[in-house]
Amino acid sequence: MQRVKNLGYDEDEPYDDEDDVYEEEADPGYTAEDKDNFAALTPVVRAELEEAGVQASDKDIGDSLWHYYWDVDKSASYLKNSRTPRTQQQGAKKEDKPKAKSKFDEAAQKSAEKAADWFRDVPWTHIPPEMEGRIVPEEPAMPMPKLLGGSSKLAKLAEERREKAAAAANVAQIPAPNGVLSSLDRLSKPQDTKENDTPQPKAEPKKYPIRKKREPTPPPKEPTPPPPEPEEEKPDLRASPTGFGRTLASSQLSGHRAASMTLKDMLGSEITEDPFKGPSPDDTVLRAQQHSKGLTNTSKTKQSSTNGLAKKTEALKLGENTPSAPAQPKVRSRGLDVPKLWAEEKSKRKASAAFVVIGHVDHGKSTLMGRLLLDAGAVSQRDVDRYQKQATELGKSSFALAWVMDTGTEERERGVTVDIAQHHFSTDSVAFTILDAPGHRDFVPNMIGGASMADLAVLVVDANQLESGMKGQTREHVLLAKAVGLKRIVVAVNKLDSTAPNAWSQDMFQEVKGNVVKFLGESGFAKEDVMVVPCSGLSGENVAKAPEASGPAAWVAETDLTLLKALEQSVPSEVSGDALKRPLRMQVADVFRGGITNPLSVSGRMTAGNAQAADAVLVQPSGETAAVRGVEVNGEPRDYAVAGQICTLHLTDIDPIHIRSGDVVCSAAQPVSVVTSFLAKIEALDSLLPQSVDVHLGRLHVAGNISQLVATVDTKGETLKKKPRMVKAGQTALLKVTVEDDVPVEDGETVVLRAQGGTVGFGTIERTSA
Ligand SMILES: Nc1nc2c(ncn2[C@@H]2O[C@H](COP(=O)(O)OP(=O)(O)OP(=O)(O)O)[C@@H](O)[C@H]2O)c(=O)[nH]1
Repeated sequence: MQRVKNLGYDEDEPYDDEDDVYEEEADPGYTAEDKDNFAALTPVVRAELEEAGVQASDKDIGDSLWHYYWDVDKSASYLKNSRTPRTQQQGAKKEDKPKAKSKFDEAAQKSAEKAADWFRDVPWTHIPPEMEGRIVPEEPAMPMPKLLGGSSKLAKLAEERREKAAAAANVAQIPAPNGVLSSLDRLSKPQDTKENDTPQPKAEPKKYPIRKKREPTPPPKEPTPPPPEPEEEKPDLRASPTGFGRTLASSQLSGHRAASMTLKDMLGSEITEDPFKGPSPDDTVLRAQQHSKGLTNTSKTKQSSTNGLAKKTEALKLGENTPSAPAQPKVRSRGLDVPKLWAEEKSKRKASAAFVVIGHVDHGKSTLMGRLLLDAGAVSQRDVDRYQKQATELGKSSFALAWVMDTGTEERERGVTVDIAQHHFSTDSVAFTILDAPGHRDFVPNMIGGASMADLAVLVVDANQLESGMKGQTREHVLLAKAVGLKRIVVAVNKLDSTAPNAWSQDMFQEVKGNVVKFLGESGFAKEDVMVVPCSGLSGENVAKAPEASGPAAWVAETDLTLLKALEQSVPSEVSGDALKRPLRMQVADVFRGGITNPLSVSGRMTAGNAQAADAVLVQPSGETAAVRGVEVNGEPRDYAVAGQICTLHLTDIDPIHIRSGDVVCSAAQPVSVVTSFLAKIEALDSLLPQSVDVHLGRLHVAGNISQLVATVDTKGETLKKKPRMVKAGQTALLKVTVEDDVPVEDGETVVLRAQGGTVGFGTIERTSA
């Protein structure tokens, strides 16, 4: 019988815990080599043990050597440790001489010292011995293997040793007795070897055996599963798939298709033919239209449309800023002759006018307009009561009427108008649009935008605060109203209910009236274009209704018109029919997005031309085309809008990013020019040099420069001095103005120049090709 010691093992080989249960081995089968090793190494280990004062039998030494693969040091260390009590070991450690220690011991001690040094600052390691805890292992029920490292790997190795020995030795197997031997017995040398037998030492000890890797054990075969029990056949209770389900489940890639659901399946048997076969209803209509025009031949139609496009393209060749061909609108055109219709309907319609409300901050503009709307029936008393309640909660009860106009949260919280508010109301004879401008100087640009859309201005003056107003925005607004081309002005001398010492002081009214009229005359307003009325927006006297005959304002009814009457009498005449025939021009005051029926709308005053649904338009300076979906005037849908009206155009076929307030919606065929400089005739309100200015073109304002002082001119436009070094306040001059952005402008448009928060000049554009 032979054992094969030179076995390697695969350290990574997985195996079950069951392998730890050693089977009884009848004959360990030491080879002659093993026996030589036992004989040679046992005395060496014994000598080491004796030096340390430790007794061990030959069997124990042999077991240890066998276990540690003939490693003398490890075997000796194991035996020393296993036979020395703990306290004795500790004491012995101190007495041990370095030469008596094995390398294994030295390494262990070094690492222990290192660890002790590492944790020397840790207080909980300095525990007095009497307080130290001890872990006392319980005695196992079964005798445990005496060797260190009784791992499952070792058990595996032992098993393989046995198997290999059995196969290689080709000797008769001794049948293993029933039962399980202890692992120590299994690993021990043959039973016939007597304990304490000392093998004959050899002169030269043999080299330690070398471990060899063995081939990995093939994985155990999976047990063949037993054939499955025949299942009891159950009836299929599932419904068969619908046609729609088959359509969803079928795939063209799968090679076979289930019967697909067709439109006929979905809609029923009434559809007998492919509904998409033949011309669409639109095609039919188009063909009928072509037929009526004698264009039944398809090639002719194509030729015709191509010619039309070519003509349109030709018409658009107007210069560098010529835009691309307009997008074809999807809305149907009614093809209205708007100028003709406008002229025909003149007798049926009311006059209309838009007025801008201007004046110094807090002089009562919004309150006055709220009162006007209330008394004209455009706002209900219920709404005003609601505003009153809300304003009172905010501690601003006196602003309730102003809230009719000031709808923004910021405006209501601050009690200051920020942007132009637009409202409509009608009297029996006139449809009015109110453009309530902010009075605060910070919002003058918005005031200019509002004023540029108006037909006339309403100047609101606090009778008690004329002086402060003349120093502030009363003066500037009047000048700006003039600058943007307004000719008519109605002055509302307001807050007469609070004059001191007596309310409704007629003298005070006359004084204020005199001063304002004088100033307006100086500002260029003709006397006949100026009307002055006394009123109180807060109490409502003489706004839409004449004051009571018995009160302190009784004198008003005898001498003056109500504000509403004055407005009706100030409505300018309609724009001429010619203006309607000119190319479309409408500066965008506001852009509205996100409506369900009309996702994109723009509002503003149409200054030239007309617009109806399906018109192709162009937006400058972006140069993007759009189509008109619909038109609104005074908040009501209309078939068309004309020059002079403040209207809303609902647009389509354009990305909203191409439209901003200040842009111009214009004729696609004759678009407005886009420039970065122009020549302007400017009336100087302050000294002008080549300098930075804010350039206001209606609702549009951009940064710019007075780049050249071309000449000073007289009232007739004759040159007084070329290239002056400076233009003095009050002088008129031709100036070259450059702007930092492309601006859509035309000759004759009004321009306002501002610098450092004040208006420094205003005038008109003389030439856009400066
Ligand atoms: N006594 C009196 N107070 C008034 C009258 N009109 C307005 N007020 C008060 O004046 C304050 C300012 O009124 P607003 O209507 O907001 O003035 P505004 O000119 O529109 O102000 P901004 O739009 O910010 O320029 C409020 O407290 C009003 O109640 C009036 O006729 N009589």
